[in-house]
Amino acid sequence: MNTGLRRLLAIAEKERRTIIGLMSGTSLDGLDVALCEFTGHGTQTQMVLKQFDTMPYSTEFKQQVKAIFSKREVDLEKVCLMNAYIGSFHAELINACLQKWKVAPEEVDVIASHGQTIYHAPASQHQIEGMPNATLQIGDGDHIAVKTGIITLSDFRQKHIAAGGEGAPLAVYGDYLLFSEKGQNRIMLNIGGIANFTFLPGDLDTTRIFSTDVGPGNTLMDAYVQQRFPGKYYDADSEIASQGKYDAALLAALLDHPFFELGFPKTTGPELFNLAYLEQAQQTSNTTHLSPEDVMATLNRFSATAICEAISRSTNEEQFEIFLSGGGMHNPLLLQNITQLLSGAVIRNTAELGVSPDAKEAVLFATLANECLVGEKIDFGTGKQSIPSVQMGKISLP
Ligand SMILES: Nc1ncnc2c1ncn2[C@@H]1O[C@H](COP(=O)(O)OP(=O)(O)OP(=O)(O)O)[C@@H](O)[C@H]1O
Ligand SMILES: CC(=O)N[C@H]1[C@@H]2OC[C@@H](O2)[C@@H](O)[C@@H]1O[C@H](C)C(=O)O
Repeated sequence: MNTGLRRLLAIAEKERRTIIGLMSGTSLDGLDVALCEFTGHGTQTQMVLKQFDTMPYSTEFKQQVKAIFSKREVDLEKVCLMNAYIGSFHAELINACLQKWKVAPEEVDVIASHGQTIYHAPASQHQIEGMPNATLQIGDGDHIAVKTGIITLSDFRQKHIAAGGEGAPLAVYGDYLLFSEKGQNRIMLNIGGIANFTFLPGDLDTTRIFSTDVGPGNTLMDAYVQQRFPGKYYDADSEIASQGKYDAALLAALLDHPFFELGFPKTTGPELFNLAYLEQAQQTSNTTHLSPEDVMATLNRFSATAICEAISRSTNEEQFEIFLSGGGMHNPLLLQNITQLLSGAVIRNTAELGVSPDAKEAVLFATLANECLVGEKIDFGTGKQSIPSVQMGKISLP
């Protein structure tokens, strides 16, 4: 038998598996690298986060990705080059983490790589008749496997689409396996570039679980800061937005889009929520004169409002607790807006559940890899197209 396959089978039979989860999100801040140890699978999964680092991207790398990111027309040669380049580059960053953590590659069973999303096109967004839901993540897993010497699982989203989903949010699988708690309704709210949440009912009825994107988290705020405040990449500690006041007319125009009328679940990305979206809202609401600080305050309120309306709509007045994750939880004004709009809600973060909120998405991909290797298909109930019963990930042998 192929020795790589033999190794894979041995890993699947181990009692304890060491898996590195990787996430490179839409904010392009860096590569999240989580070293996780798993025992069990499915609802018996036990995960301990051993190490976590975000390896920051250089400005030059961000520019290279941005050139082919969330645009309908790009240079296809650049896409081709970046697919291989990102794979190799991520491998270098993993090797650097392993050195820093003093962990030998042989101690790691597999790597679980999300790759870099460069385009997300659910049918509800592209509206091209006869064309399916589609999404594209690049940074090929073969490059990671060969350059680290570690078996790599990657490209998790395609199976989800093949089985009827939109390729996202995949958080629901990890949220259910790691954070479901009998007797407590939980909302796992991740505020990354895009905000999404999973509802985990306290009665553990899997047919009631769902997960959806709700709209922008940081993506529009980041894009505006980068355009108007050269040298800044995001509104650190809401310094800019706190100096302004939100504008009701612009807020209403931002919220006036069919995306917000769509039922749950739904997915989106910077393909929709970008500077052109903001400019159009400013035109229709006659607010092009607003100061950048007021625009930032309004964008902050916009993200909070979209998040809170989606949560309120989906919880039917049930009691629930919110567990935050993602970079947006470090934005004080955003949290203040959310707390105000969801008055009375208990807001915590996933550190209280044993997973650093910055690491949660990288841990998710490690969890998906663990399921792919040893799990059964998790069944969320029949007819649930948005959470198909699948195991995800393609396997690259070094
Ligand atoms: N101190 C801070 N103050 C304000 N905002 C912050 C702070 N720290 C992080 N952020 C925001 O968090 C963003 C990064 O979040 P995160 O890493 O969760 O996004 P992502 O994983 O790339 O996105 P996605 O989950 O949509 O793919 C930054 O771009 C910034 O907008
Ligand atoms: C296509 C894509 O990369 N989507 C991301 C993005 O970032 C947040 C939100 O939009 C989410 O739906 C998804 O990532 C997380 C990890 C998910 O699939 O749950």
